[in-house]
Amino acid sequence: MATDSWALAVDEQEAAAESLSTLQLKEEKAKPDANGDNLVDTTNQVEVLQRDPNSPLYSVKSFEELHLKPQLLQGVYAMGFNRPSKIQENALPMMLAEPPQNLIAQSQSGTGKTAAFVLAMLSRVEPGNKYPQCLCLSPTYELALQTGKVIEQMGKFYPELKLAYAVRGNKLERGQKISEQIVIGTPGTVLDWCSKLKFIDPKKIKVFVLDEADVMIATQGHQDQSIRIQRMLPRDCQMLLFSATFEDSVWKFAQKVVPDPNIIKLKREEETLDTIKQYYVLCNSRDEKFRALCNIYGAITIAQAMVFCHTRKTAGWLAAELSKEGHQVALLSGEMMVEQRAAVIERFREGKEKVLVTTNVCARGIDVEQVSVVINFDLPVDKDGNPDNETYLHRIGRTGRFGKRGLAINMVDSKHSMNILNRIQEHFSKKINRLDTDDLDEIEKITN
Ligand SMILES: Nc1ncnc2c1ncn2[C@@H]1O[C@H](COP(=O)(O)OP(=O)(O)OP(=O)(O)O)[C@@H](O)[C@H]1O
Repeated sequence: MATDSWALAVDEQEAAAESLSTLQLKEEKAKPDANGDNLVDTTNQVEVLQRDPNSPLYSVKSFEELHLKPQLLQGVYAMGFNRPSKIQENALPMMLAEPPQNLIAQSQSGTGKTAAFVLAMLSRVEPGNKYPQCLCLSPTYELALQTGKVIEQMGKFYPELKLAYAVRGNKLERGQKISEQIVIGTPGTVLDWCSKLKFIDPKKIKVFVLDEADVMIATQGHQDQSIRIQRMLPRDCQMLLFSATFEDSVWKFAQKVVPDPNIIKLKREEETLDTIKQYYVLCNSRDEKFRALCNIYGAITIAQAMVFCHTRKTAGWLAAELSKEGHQVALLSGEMMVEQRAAVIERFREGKEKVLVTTNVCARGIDVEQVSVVINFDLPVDKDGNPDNETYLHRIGRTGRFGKRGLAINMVDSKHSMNILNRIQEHFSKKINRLDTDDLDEIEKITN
C-alpha cells in the first residue's frame, strides 16, 4: 500500500483548508438526571431504531456475525451494546478484511464510529508484542482522553493490553521506548513521540486512525503534523479515516491521499438525524436572546444542555448571566488550560452542572448521553462570515446520541443571521421551524 500520495496532494488542498473552521472535541456519558427528562428516551427507543431499516442504527447482523475475537465480544457486551449500528456493521468487515484495507467512512454524529474504529484497532493489535502497533489521532486533548476510555473499556478483557496517551503534559523520559501497544493522542505530541523523542517506532505501526478526519485534514497545523506522521509509517499500514462530515473538497482530498480506500459516504440528505428536532427563535438583540433562553429553560424539563457561542467573550458573559439567574453553569473555552478543560467536562459528564456554555472547541464528539438540548446562541459561521454547515451538524449532534431524541434551538438576532439560517436549511434540505419563546404552550408542544 503506497503511503506517500497524501503529501503530494497537499498543495491542492491548501485553498480548501483555509476556509474551514478549526478544531473541536468529544466526551462521555453523564449520570442520569434525578429529575428525569422528557426528551431523552429509554433504551427501548434504540432497540426500535436499530430495527428500522431507514435508521443509521439499523443493522441486520449481530456482533457475533462480525467475527470479533471472543475477548472483544465480551468487551462489547460489557459496555451494554446489544447489536451493531449500521456504520459498525458496514465498516467492521471492511476494516477486518485480509489483507488490511484502507477506509474513509462517514456516519452521522453519535452513531458509533468511535466504537467501530476502536474495535478495528483492538482486533489487529497483538497484546504479546510490547511496542506501539496502533496509532489514533484526535483533534483535541479531551477527545483523545474520551476515546482512550473507550479503548480501555472495550479492551479490558486483554489483560496484557496497555494504552499510552500522547497528549500535552504527559512527560516521558527522553530516548525511552514505550511498551504500550496502542497510542492515542493529538497530532503535535504524537509527531514528537515518533520523531524528536523517538518513544514510538513508527515503522511498527499497523493501524493509523484519524478521528474527526475532516477537521484533521482541513486545519492546516493538524494536516501538516498528520502528514509528517503518515510519511514515517510503513507502506502497508492500514489507514482509517472517520467523521460525521466531509466538506466536498476535503472529501476529494481524502480520496487522493488514502491509497485504494473503501468508502462509506452519506448522501447530503442523510447527514442530519431525524431524531433531532430543529427550531429557531427570532430576537432583536443579545439580551433578547438571553431572555428567550431563560424562557425555554423555564418551560421545558432539560436534563443537560449545551449552549454554543461564537466567541469566548460572549460565552463568558452568557455563563455569568445564567449563573446570576440561578442556573448551574459550566464554562469551557479554548483559552483555558487543558487540565482545566478536562475537569470542566468531567463535572458536566457527572451531571454536576446542567448547562455547559462553550464555543466551537466543544462542537465535536462530546458524548454526554443526558444532553437533551443544544442551543446555538450564535449560529456557526466561518472566518468569512459564511455558514459553517459542518460545525452546525457537529454542534447539534451533541444531542440525539445513538437513537435518543434531541432538540436543537437556533437563536436568530438579525437579517444577517436569518440569512445564515436559511442557507443552512438549504444546504441540508431540512426545514427549521420557528418557535415563539413567549408562548409557553408552544415550547411545551415541541417536547412531546
Ligand atoms: N452498538 C452500540 N449499541 C449501543 N450503544 C452504542 C453502540 N455503539 C456505540 N454506542 C454508544 O453510542 C454513543 C455514541 O457513540 P460514538 O461516540 O461512538 O459516536 P460517534 O459516531 O463517534 O459520534 P460523533 O460523530 O459525535 O463523534 C456512545 O455513548 C456509545 O457508547
